[in-house]
Amino acid sequence: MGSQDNAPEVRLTDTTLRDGSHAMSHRFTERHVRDVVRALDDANIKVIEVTHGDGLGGSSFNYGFSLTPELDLVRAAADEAKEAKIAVLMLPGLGTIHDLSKAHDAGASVARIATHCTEADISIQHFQHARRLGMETVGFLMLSHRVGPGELAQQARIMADAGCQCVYVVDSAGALILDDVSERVSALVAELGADAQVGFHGHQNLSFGVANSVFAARAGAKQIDGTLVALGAGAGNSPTEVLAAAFDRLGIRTGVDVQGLMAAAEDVVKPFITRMPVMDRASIMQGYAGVYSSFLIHAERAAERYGVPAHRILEEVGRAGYVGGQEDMIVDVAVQLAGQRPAA
Ligand SMILES: CC[C@H](O)CC(=O)C(=O)O
Ligand SMILES: [Mn+2]
Repeated sequence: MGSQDNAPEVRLTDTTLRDGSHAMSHRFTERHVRDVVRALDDANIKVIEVTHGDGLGGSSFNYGFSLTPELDLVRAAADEAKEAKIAVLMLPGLGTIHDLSKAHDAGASVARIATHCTEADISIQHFQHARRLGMETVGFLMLSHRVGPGELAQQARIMADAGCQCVYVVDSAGALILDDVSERVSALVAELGADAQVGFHGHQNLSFGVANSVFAARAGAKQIDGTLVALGAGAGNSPTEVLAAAFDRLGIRTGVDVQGLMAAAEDVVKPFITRMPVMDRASIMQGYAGVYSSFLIHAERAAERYGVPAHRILEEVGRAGYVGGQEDMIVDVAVQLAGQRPAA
């Protein structure tokens, strides 16, 4: 984008109502959704993601049941938004193309399809379907720290060829640090050229969410995610209100109302948070050992049940290299650490 015009250089997407669902144990109500969407929309955020924390179809015994059916939340968000587009996230296998169609009928116009960073090929029919529905498409390459820039770029190419319009480097573990981000974003920008944009989604486990987002923007990322008050999995996400303020100070145009976002964080989201995301021993370990942020709550539950510390469980989970979808292995690790069963 030329520096002459006033169009935003970077589009901020807010995912408080999706990634924040983890920290809220999936207890969002229509009231929460309407209040947050109104505040974000008024502050000129153009894309707002609303889904169960694990995406469409995530409400289940394995991932935790939603208090409110997610399509009701999507419908409420679409009804409340005046300008912003409503996005939904989906992991192929957890959700299906039929869930995408239903979300589209409920008012969602952006489909964000997430796969492990080496599994982009399972997203092809979902991008094709979303494009047929006329939805904007975004691809999430999760746990992007697990592969180098070249391999990640090849995976991004698979998504772009399937109809994905922006591929995200997703730092699901909050494990990437500064140049790790620039190198990955630059590799995707070089590979995709004009075929698709590049995005970045950060977590705060090692406290680099905002700094990494700056590095991503400088390397050419055009879409950046955040959540108000950092509400999200692990130690939380890059806080949208801080991204907005920091980008403004750095002269990176986002087109959002910085003060409006600060007010939304303080007055709308903070009052309903039941569990504030923190950098504690367990979540820092997630960044340090490269563990999926959404595993935190599962590890804490297993810690309580089997009497072993959550950070130790997560350290072993990191060593074993488990990925999203392998939540059951957290219990397995806890059982082994508790000495109830010898390691295989
Ligand atoms: C359930 C999908 C996943 O949590 C996406 C995401 O936000 C991440 O990997 O950080
Ligand atoms: Mn996330």
